[in-house]
Amino acid sequence: MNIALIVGASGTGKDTLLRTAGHYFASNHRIVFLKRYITRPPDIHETNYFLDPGAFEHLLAGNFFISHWQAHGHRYGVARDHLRQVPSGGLGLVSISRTAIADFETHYPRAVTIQVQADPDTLGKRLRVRGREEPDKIDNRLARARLPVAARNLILFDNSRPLSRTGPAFISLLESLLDRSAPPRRPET
Ligand SMILES: Nc1ncnc2c1ncn2[C@@H]1O[C@H](COP(=O)(O)OP(=O)(O)OP(=O)(O)O)[C@@H](O)[C@H]1O
Repeated sequence: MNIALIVGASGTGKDTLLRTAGHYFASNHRIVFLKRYITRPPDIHETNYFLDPGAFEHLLAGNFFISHWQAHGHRYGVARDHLRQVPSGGLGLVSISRTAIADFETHYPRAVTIQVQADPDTLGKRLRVRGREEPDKIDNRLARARLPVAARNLILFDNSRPLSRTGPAFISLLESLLDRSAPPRRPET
């Protein structure tokens, strides 16, 4: 099995691309969309596990997470056990912070990191339309979007074009990664 780590600045479209791929691969059991544990109130648009900070601490102390990080004032973690659900020859997919990449690479040296990007004008427009952050925070986000990511196997994915174009491209990328994690075929006898 292999794992694809999805990273990228806020608003570049990670959740949107994962949702699109999730619909497409819904009946493909070789691809597993890993849920994260998050200490924030549930969001109906997301399929994560939401828990209070005390419960998160408890799990952390029990070595439950393969990796954990903090973002936007909340804690995030990925369960070790969930990675074991990815079948041999399959691909696990999870959206993480760039600070967590090394944790996964330690356990999965072939892990691939997909950095989702969007050009600054497009990203600024999308963040303003989404309206989740204060306008002055948007400039910070745009600056962070240009920071380089340190990863062993890095793939840059440009999500600047409309989803009707980038969605199929993202699906093709995942299909090629799935092909690469398939066990080699036995020669016919
Ligand atoms: N290719 C696209 N074309 C048009 N709009 C898009 C595209 N991708 C994402 N969007 C829109 O951009 C906004 C941000 O996308 P999304 O929430 O998926 O980003 P994100 O990277 O997951 O952000 P965060 O890290 O803050 O959760 C959303 O309103 C989404 O609908």
